[in-house]
Amino acid sequence: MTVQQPIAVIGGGSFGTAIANLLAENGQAVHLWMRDPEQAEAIRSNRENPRYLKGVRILDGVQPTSDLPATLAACELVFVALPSSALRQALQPVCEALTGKMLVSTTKGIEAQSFKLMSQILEEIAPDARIGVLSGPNLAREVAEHALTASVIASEDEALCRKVQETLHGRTFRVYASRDRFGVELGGALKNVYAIMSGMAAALGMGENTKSMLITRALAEMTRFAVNLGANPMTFLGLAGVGDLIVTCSSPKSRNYQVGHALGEGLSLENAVGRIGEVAEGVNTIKVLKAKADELQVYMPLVTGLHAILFEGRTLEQVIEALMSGEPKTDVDFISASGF
Ligand SMILES: NC(=O)c1ccc[n+]([C@@H]2O[C@H](COP(=O)([O-])OP(=O)(O)OC[C@H]3O[C@@H](n4cnc5c(N)ncnc54)[C@H](O)[C@@H]3O)[C@@H](O)[C@H]2O)c1
Ligand SMILES: O=P(O)(O)OC[C@H](O)CO
Repeated sequence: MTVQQPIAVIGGGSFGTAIANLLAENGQAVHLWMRDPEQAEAIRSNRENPRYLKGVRILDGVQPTSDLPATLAACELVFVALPSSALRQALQPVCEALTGKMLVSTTKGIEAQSFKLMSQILEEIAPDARIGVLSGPNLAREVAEHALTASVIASEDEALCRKVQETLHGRTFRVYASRDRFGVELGGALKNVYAIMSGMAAALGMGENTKSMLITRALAEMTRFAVNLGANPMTFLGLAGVGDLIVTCSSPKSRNYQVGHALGEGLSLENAVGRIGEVAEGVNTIKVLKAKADELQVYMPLVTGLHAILFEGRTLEQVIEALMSGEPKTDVDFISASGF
């Protein structure tokens, strides 16, 4: 009889907890690592993670732990669900234990100084690991509450994709495979910025035409940027592109949308972020994205406008005026520019 190896989930926030529960539901033994031993003990006793997923029962197959070396020693497949600001800092000290592992990043952010995506950081600190990215329209609470959901595992390592599909694909969670790790990961990071804008638009009572214009032009803008970096624009028509953009830009359950909504209500950025109390990756992404767009000379009026509101003291009215009076451009320009 073969003994099944446990699977590690690194990060005890909303998404780590939701993924751990999905794996356990499929009969996998899961080690859910979090840095705080008291939180691990409380979850072990109460079978609930009240700070991040209140009311969701954590299945018996999930073993909360704060022992990272032991977790990595026991598991070959490792899902990483840390905020982008913490990933390098948390995993660099244990980089030797990552050798040969299958590391799947679920983190949707970009490193500030280097403009590296999280799987690129994993590759850097663990060059002998096998790397993948899981991304798509996956609000953690909906995943945990069994809303019918689809996601994408992206890697050039087909065996890794199959392994993730086998372990994660279930009754309410479909997992599609892609070979475009870069495009899938970039889509997940970029959409957070536009979700902040959509939250603002909702708070200001803007119309449905406006919301649709925002989402569609956001797709054009993020794809134009991605194509400039060499990504395949077709990936942006999939779950990890337009799929994730739609859910994050239209759901009040998205933390990025919530930050935008709070800003639209008149809160300062600091108070808006504080009110949410969870990770909203778009706040950091907007800074690095604006700098990179300037460096590459990519036309990104929405990013420029949001950056001006958040960090350059411009009012929303000034930015809307500038956006609406800009010269009209060609629709779907990013496809023809890419040569596809
Ligand atoms: N929540 C979602 O719906 C969702 C869905 C898909 C992807 N993601 C992505 O997953 C990543 C994590 O998001 P989340 O929603 O789970 O965040 P969260 O705010 O719910 O939880 C963050 C967790 O990380 C822990 N943490 C913070 N700093 C740490 C450090 N230095 N070392 C160890 N642990 C640390 C916190 O204690 C907490 O447990 C983000 O990049 C997010 O974009 C989230
Ligand atoms: O809550 P958000 O804004 O971090 O979005 C969560 C997921 O990325 C949606 O797919």
